[in-house]
Amino acid sequence: MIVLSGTIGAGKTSLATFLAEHLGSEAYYESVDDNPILPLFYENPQKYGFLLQNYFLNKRLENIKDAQGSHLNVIDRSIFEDQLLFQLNADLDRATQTEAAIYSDLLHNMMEQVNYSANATIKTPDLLIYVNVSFDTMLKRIKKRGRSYEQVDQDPSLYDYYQELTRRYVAWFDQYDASPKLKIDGDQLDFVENEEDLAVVFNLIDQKIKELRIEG
Ligand SMILES: Nc1ncnc2c1ncn2[C@@H]1O[C@H](COP(=O)(O)OP(=O)(O)OP(=O)(O)O)[C@@H](O)[C@H]1O
Repeated sequence: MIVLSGTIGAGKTSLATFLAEHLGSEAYYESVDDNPILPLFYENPQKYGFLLQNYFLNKRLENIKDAQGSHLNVIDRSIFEDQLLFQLNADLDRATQTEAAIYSDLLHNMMEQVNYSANATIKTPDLLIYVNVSFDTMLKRIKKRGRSYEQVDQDPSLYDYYQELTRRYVAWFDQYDASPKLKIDGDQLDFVENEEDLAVVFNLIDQKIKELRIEG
């Protein structure tokens, strides 16, 4: 199981599709556009933050269970990042610390269950790929993609939220040790718009897969 990670607009969903096709495996997605809670959360994070986390937790567990069939299956976002996002929300008073603590306990409890389940042939990810983009790139992508509820023009407080999120991602990736990991420079390598860049990214990932002897 290969899991992608990275901030909003890093290109995880596109990379999941390209990579699964390249590897001849399956991609598993978090569906953003039909998420009924996301627009409500952006409108009122205090009210909907905890519900949103539970929604994502459920979806990510579903993805993990589905993707466990092959070491080369790709999930478009790791479950580990949700805690980073929710803790940030709690630290910015967009959720309470109690909610963050309950969520964290639930996540760990569920992950233990995933690890100990007799059906789980693949327990932890074989590889985490982190697409690192700068704050500037993130803002440009959010604007270009145009999901209304994510726009800083409509809610200027999102600027600080996004900036702090970018900062925390860097620290999060540095301390991540649940599996082998690979960092892709998403500022330099625009694998969505440029085929040569995509080839470079495939090459980096292929080398890592070979080095780790990951097989389907
Ligand atoms: N745990 C979470 N807590 C709060 N918001 C979240 C969480 N996970 C995702 N989101 C929100 O969901 C939306 C989708 O985020 P995500 O980064 O998963 O996909 P994306 O923006 O389509 O990324 P990419 O372009 O890399 O595919 C964003 O608005 C993000 O802020």
